[in-house]
Amino acid sequence: MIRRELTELHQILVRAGLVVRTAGNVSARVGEDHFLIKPSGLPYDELTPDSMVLCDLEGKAVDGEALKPSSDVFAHAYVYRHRPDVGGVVHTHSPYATVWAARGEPIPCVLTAMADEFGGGIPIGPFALIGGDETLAGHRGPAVLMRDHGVFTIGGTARAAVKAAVM
Ligand SMILES: O=C(CO)[C@@H](O)[C@@H](O)COP(=O)(O)O
Repeated sequence: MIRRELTELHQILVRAGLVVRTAGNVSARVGEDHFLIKPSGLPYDELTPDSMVLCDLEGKAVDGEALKPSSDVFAHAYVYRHRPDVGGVVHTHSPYATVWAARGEPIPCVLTAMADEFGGGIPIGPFALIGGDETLAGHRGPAVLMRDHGVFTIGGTARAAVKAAVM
């Protein structure tokens, strides 16, 4: 069930114009010690429930997984280790939000929809190389910009995190 839902959630990012080719990814917590995430390098139109990769909270694929987890797996794992309340993490290259990330500026809360969804503006964290997690440290809101890169959102479920990414 969760594999199917995670596959469908990835298609929502495509329909919303937030990702292209293989960029971006969605993950969902599974039990206390694992999460499922998009495989690395697989285009969205080739994603299937079975292609989702089961990982431990260090971001390591469990034995027997055929595909490599997304290159952002360590950022997702960081969130799941530090935020037991989080059930889903999303990373996108939203064209609009990524402009702010490229400018190194937070997105001010200038729309009621932002106040509703995010409770305020969207902060920006430092650039982190793949595997780094500095950007996400210390943020409590549902969304954060990674400078010069893109967007990360979180939610109690993967569906909630995707909603934050779309909003
Ligand atoms: O933004 C990045 C890398 O900078 C990733 O989201 C993107 O390349 C997707 O990589 P994966 O195919 O998930 O390994």
